[in-house]
Amino acid sequence: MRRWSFAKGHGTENDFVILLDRDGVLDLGEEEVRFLCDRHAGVGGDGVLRVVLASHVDGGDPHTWFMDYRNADGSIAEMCGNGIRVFARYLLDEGLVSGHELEIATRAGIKPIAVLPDGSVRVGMGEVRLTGEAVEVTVADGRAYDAVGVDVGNPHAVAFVADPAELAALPLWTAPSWTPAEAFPAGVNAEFVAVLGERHVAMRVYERGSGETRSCGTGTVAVAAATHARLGGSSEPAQYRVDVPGGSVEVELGEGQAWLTGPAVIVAHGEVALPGGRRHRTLED
Ligand SMILES: N[C@@H](CCC[C@H](N)C(=O)O)C(=O)O
Repeated sequence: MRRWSFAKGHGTENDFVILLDRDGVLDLGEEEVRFLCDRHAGVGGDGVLRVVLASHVDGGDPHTWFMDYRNADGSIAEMCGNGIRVFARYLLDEGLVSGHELEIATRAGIKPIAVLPDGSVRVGMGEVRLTGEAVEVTVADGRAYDAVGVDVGNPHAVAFVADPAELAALPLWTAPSWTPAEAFPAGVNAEFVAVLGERHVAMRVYERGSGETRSCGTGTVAVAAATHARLGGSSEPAQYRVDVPGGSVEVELGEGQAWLTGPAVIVAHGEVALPGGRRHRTLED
């Protein structure tokens, strides 16, 4: 039986199964990820974070950790804004890094991280780009919303609703569809936003590969950028509070760089028997 140690953590209740695979010997396929994320037959999570040295993934720096993020359906995503904060918290708790400032490699580039005195984690998310694409997103009951495309390393479509009541009532039990289909050839994370006040919004999300989640860090950054543009915000740095079903985060929009700050906690450690007939290399191979 193939046993592997895991930890479980979350950021604003966007939850992850964390696997330490320092030397890149774990052959993690869709079957394993689906099992790990299964809330009834597995550990349960919105995604998996494999913790591996960058040198074993892309010939990167042997002293930098790489966040190998997988959605619950086993698909690979470029970036995860809540996951990277949890990843940083895990590295610190396990003594895999020292100090309160570090860099983490992702498929969307290297991200600077600072762990703040109150325990929250601040991440440099890089450039946020409004794609200018006019998209229509349709939810389960047939209601269609105009949306704007936003690139945060991964793809987002942000749609505004009239008020918090409409946001709460949105049927997000199945994936929204979008037109034109070519706007997001690799799929999209769909965020719905209600403006609550000045630089304060509430959001719900249907994540590509994971379904509706309690939070999406890259989604909150996309939402802050889209709201700022919609309200005619200046190019001066601006700070937004984004409320999600699982809590609140803060997004700072600066020139060419956005920062995301929010909680990150590890809640459990354990051992799991991985399914399937896949072969896991050992260090002796
Ligand atoms: N929950 C994440 C985003 C995870 C990836 C996303 N589902 C995708 O496929 O792009 C976040 O906190 O950013």
